Amino acid sequence: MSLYESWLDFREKCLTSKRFHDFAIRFPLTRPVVRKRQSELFDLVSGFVYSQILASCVELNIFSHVAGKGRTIASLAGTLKLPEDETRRLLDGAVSLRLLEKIEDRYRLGDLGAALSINKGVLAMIRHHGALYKDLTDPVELLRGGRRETNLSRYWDYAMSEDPVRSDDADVAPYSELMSESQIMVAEEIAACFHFADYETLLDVGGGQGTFLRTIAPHAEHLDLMLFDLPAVAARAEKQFADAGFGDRIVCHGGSFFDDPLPVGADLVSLVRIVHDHDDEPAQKIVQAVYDCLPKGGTLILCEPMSTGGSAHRIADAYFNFYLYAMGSGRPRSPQMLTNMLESCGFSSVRLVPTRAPLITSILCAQK
Ligand SMILES: CC(C)=CCC/C(C)=C/CC/C(C)=C/C=C/C(C)=C/C=C/C=C(C)/C=C/C=C(C)/C=C/C=C(C)/C=C/CC(C)(C)O
Ligand SMILES: C[S@@+](CC[C@H](N)C(=O)[O-])C[C@H]1O[C@@H](n2cnc3c(N)ncnc32)[C@H](O)[C@@H]1O
Repeated sequence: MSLYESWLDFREKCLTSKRFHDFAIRFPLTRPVVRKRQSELFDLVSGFVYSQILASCVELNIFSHVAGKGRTIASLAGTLKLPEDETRRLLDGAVSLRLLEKIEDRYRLGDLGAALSINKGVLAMIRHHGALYKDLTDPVELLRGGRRETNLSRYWDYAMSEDPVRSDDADVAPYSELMSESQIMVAEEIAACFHFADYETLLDVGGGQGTFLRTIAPHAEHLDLMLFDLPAVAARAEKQFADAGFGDRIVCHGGSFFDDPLPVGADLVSLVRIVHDHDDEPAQKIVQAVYDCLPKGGTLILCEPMSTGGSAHRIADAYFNFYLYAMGSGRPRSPQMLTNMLESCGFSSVRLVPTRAPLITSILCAQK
């Protein structure tokens, strides 16, 4: 047995021994560690309750109501149309989670609530979590039952249908709007971390309503921009570009990345939150289609939350693992899994571009 394995055995023996627990909470030097572990474990135990307090604050628009000078219980209870005692329970819960702060008799934005209150993408995701949490009501049953129809799969069933290119605007609108709202923070992260200066034309594959390209456009005024998505989604993007005054700078193409060749002419292609939506075989097909449309020397940037360890570990391995399973398709992948996928299509020089917030996105860059 290696020294490391002996250490693992010893650690597990201690951590599963009631006598060790009794000692560690009594001994002043280990007591702070025990308290920290208690608190971390309690966060896992009560995470659902925390999420529901958060969801209530978002649904009741509490962050807007208290912004500025804060509000008293009596005044908020009137606005929320809730009895005072129930209002106090919710607000005190939110204070304990640092969503709010209580200064004398007024509830104000807490540090986490303040950061959240300006992030429309995360607010939209919190509202959307109602559908995810319904699917996760019985998680073991979900895992045992295999892939099946769920609230989330119904939400984006247009993309999973037999013939997704036939979807119309009503089919694609709710999902495209949600993606657009949550894409702003992703697009800003990519704009800040990737250098677009060396490229002439960027094609965003699965570009949705075009939020990524609209965000990039002012950062890279020299770039010609192209978008590819299902016809009904590309039509929405085209309208949004025209409304934003970018109509002559961006060309939109409708089609399916599984059945239609991607438009040629770009020396840089982006796949933003696309590959993790798909199981290995279709994901490989998409990457291959990108390889085929690029000229020799062309570049792909693949941007999505990845399983990289560190601070982004939980968003990939806990959150997206379950989100995508409930959605019925796809998985989060590590940079190594994605590198293998890219290299097996012919891409080379695959490298991770450091991002400021890996929780929002990682970026893999590859050369044809
Ligand atoms: C001011 C003083 C005195 C001191 C300051 C100290 C200081 C520097 C404080 C920092 C304050 C600050 C700037 C905080 C900023 C916080 C931020 C930016 C927080 C951001 C949080 C982002 C979160 C929680 C993101 C969540 C994202 C989610 C849930 C995304 C879900 C996406 C989904 C489901 C996408 C689905 C797409 C599909 C279908 C899988 O393809
Ligand atoms: C998760 S969204 C990502 C959108 C955007 N890149 C973002 O980050 O917000 C997936 C996108 O892929 C598009 N899509 C799904 N199936 C497609 C297909 N077969 N061909 C082309 N686009 C497709 C969807 O319409 C949607 O816009």
